[in-house]
Amino acid sequence: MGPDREQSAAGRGRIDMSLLKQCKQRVSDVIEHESGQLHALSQDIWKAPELAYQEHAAHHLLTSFFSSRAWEVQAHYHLDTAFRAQWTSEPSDSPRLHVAFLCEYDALPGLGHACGHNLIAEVSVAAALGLRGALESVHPPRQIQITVLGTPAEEDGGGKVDLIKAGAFEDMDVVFMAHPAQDDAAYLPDIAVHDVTVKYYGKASHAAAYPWEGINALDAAILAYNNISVLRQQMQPSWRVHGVIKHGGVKPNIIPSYTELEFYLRAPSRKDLAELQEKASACFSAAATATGCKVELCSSSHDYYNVLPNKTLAQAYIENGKQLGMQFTTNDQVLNALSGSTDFGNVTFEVPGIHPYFFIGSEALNHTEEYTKAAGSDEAQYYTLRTAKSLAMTALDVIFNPDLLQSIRHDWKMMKQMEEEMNSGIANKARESSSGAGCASC
Ligand SMILES: NCCCC[C@H](NC(=O)CCCN)C(=O)O
Repeated sequence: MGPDREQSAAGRGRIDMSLLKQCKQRVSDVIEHESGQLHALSQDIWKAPELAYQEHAAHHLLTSFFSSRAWEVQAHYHLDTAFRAQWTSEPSDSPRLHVAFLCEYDALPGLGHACGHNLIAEVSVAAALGLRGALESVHPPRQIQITVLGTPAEEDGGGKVDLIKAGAFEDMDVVFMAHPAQDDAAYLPDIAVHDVTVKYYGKASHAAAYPWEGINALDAAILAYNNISVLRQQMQPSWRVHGVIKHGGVKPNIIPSYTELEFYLRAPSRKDLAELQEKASACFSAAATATGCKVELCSSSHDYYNVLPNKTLAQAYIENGKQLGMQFTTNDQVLNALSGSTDFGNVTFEVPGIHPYFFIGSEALNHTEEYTKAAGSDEAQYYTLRTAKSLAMTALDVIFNPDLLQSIRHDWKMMKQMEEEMNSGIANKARESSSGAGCASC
């Protein structure tokens, strides 16, 4: 057997290596050919940043882009600013394989596209165009469905969780997306997160004339913040808690009768997150007891789960990326550092997927003004399109090599089983510690 026709490991089928190579080249050619349009699309999203669930302009731009290229588009797909664009190759005897590329396009308050979600959208659009172009140029070994799923509200809310609940991922085999960062890495740990809004209710009074008549809700907020800071000393190094005061009172001479804080609690597993939630709740309640305030804890409706790694998909992505000149970081500090949280974590509990990180030509850090600038720079384009090519080429590997798909599914089942064993029994505990639920105002 020549190098152009390799038998797959289990011997079930042959991979036509020269056809696969030809398809990968076609991916690159199509993406290069579309580079001007792709850049314009991501610039348009970048110039008009929109917050979670309000991404109307981005939704319009993306759905129009796909409609004009003869994709089957479902606008407002379960959510006002979600969409689904689909293309399916010719029917064949073998069962259909469904791959999906996920777009994000929400921005951050006050900072614009400081997390580069305009580039996430561009990567997935480019990868989908490249893959379709490649598959249209050959007879793929089986029928392929490509879906581009527009998933709103990653920075706040969790549009992917809404879409999971609506069944959007049910018929997918493998999902792909990539996130801008400072390095190329096939996997960086994204951890589970729980959002909680803490409300303290006190009693207003003249702060000079009869302060003893008041109940100070700002004192409760400050104590809560400090209780959490003290807790932080004894927390696991991989846990994170951070918060802001959203309402701190209105005037120095009025004892604040109402304050509100928002905290993110994070841990590498849902089991740890439940433990952290219990400890944080105790901090919030203690501040109420000390000040005589009433407290209300309002949990957001969607926790994000940790992202499950898939080593087979990661390896395939690395091999393609290296061919394209990516230099994957080998720095353990980067590889083991926590990179935040994403609702893609929940997706990895539904279907195998990959969420690699990519360099965009800048040392700037996410969630800063400098990163906003970098995400809109011309320089980011080369890296963004290279990432798209690597994702589409990885999808081609999955399509052409049935053993790879088996191995991806095996990895996924093993990871999921491990997680489910670890997390068993936490459901009730977590529910109890977010017992602020029942706050009618949230
Ligand atoms: N409900 C809290 C959501 C926070 C999401 C946000 N995501 C990102 O920054 C994307 C980067 C993922 N590594 C976060 O603060 O982590």
